[in-house]
Amino acid sequence: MSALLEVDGISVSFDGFRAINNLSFSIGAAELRAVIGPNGAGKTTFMDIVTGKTRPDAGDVKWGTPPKSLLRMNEAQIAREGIGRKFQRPTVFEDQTVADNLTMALKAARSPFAVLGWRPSQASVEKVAGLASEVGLAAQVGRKAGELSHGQKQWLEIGMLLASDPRLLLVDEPAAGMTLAEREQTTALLVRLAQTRAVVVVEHDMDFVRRLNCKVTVLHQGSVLAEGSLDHVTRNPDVIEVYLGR
Ligand SMILES: Nc1ncnc2c1ncn2[C@@H]1O[C@H](COP(=O)(O)OP(=O)(O)OP(=O)(O)O)[C@@H](O)[C@H]1O
Repeated sequence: MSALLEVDGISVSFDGFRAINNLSFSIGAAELRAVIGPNGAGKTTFMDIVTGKTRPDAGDVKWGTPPKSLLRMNEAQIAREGIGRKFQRPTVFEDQTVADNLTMALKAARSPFAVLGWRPSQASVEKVAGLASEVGLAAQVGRKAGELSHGQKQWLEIGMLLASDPRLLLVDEPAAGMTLAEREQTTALLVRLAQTRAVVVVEHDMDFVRRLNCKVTVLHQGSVLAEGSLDHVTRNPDVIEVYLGR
């Protein structure tokens, strides 16, 4: 499997504290990967580096084939390369309908320098319907986003990210605050999305990670502590000591 994203020996320090320490790992083009680890392990900082929010002191982040360095791009350029990030708290426009939110995302994806007077074409109406259905919100398109459940808002935001057809989605703790039924739907959604793109999920909820049924990377003190199936990493004595056994 050729790598879509390769993090190569990156380190970053904040006021002398090494949050990321010679971190290396790679993600395939159509892969679902869970990233776990104790608080402060560097999971958020890793996503900040990939999206260009934080610059590493050393190492490289290579993207695509032939590989380009993401470190030479700013945040907007990285987003245009096809890297989308879903933060933990949903940020949808609560007073707008699901369809409006998706339409705005589609418009922003086509023209980041928003065009006044833009009118939705038949193709974009169909695309919005397709996005809503992809994230399980086909029956909710006319509802205001503010009326949706927490889980539905998370799916809407994922749908908004999908409007720009990302090749890599970084998803931060999607299961937090969801009901069991919502978690199960979210698992199915992420698994489905990863059939055609890379999806990296940072998550603390081990039951959720188990349901993702994917390769797991365990971070600790800014480095990879273990990697493999969930059963493999959860048998690792180091992982038990620093993360599971607490
Ligand atoms: N901007 C910053 N300035 C100073 N220290 C920072 C900064 N960002 C992160 N850190 C420190 O770097 C370490 C790694 O933080 P990070 O947020 O990446 O961990 P995490 O694995 O995402 O943790 P959590 O599971 O709690 O979200 C922590 O010790 C954190 O306090």
